[in-house]
Amino acid sequence: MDAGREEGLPTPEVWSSFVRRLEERYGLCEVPRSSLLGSCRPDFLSHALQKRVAFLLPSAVLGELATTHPIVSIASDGESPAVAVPGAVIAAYVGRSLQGPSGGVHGGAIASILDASIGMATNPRSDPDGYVTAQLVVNYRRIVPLGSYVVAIAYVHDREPARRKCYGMSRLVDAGALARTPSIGFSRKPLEAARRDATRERLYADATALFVRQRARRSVGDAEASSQVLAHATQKIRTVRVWNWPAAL
Ligand SMILES: CCCCCCCC(=O)SCCNC(=O)CCNC(=O)[C@H](O)C(C)(C)COP(=O)(O)OP(=O)(O)OC[C@H]1O[C@@H](n2cnc3c(N)ncnc32)[C@H](O)[C@@H]1OP(=O)(O)O
Repeated sequence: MDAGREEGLPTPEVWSSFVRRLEERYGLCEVPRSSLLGSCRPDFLSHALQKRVAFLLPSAVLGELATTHPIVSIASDGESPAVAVPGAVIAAYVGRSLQGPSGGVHGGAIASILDASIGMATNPRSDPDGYVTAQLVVNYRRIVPLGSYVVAIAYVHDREPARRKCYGMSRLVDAGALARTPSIGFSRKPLEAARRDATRERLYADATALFVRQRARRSVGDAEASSQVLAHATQKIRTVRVWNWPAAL
């Protein structure tokens, strides 16, 4: 075992297989942890989720990257038109370092994943003038066992641009079956189905959030830092697929 490697951490092969299952199911792309979002958030989420975190970004982000950075390639699945669904998915492996008093994964870690997923759905890109969390309500439905694969599926369900408000939801589900199964026997579903797939997916927690667009613009210095992060991030992106759930909100 690698020095400093957490006991029970999935091997790179297992993680890759898991991510492939996700890509197949949702038509998503994996972006390396150290890229766009991870670099923007050197915080609890980035650090605590250890090495096996895939940030799966909405197509609005990917489209922009593809335009400005030819290294990013985008391919449609050929079945449905590319739809910029205002959603986002985070896949994560939650290991022993995230143990809470319940014996399972700490609620703060769960809230962080849910928050980040809705934040990604709300912000069309990593925008220095973007939306921030004003309110987050988390319902903890089941204890998340340590060493689980989890997936947060987030989407925006309402926007009030004039009032700078944006409402989102996210569901944190067990992805263990996806991680273990060599092939998955169900096809990509509309967003509506993904919202309430309780029969197939073990729901751990869900959240609703209000995001509010910041009133004041950031300074030019911050904008420059942000673009540097973007440039750095895109160097690490290798292959990308359009996230095109066939249903728009
Ligand atoms: C791509 C990367 C995605 C990453 C996502 C990361 C998300 C995060 O973790 S952000 C970090 C945590 N959040 C923060 O630090 C935010 C701190 N808070 C703030 O900056 C401010 O309070 C802020 C911007 C939310 C609102 O302040 P302000 O601009 O003064 O808002 P204000 O004009 O009073 O209110 C605007 C509207 O929002 C409503 N509102 C504001 N805050 C709240 C709240 N907490 N609860 C309910 N409603 C609220 C107001 O009632 C008002 O509604 P309406 O227009 O209907 O009257």
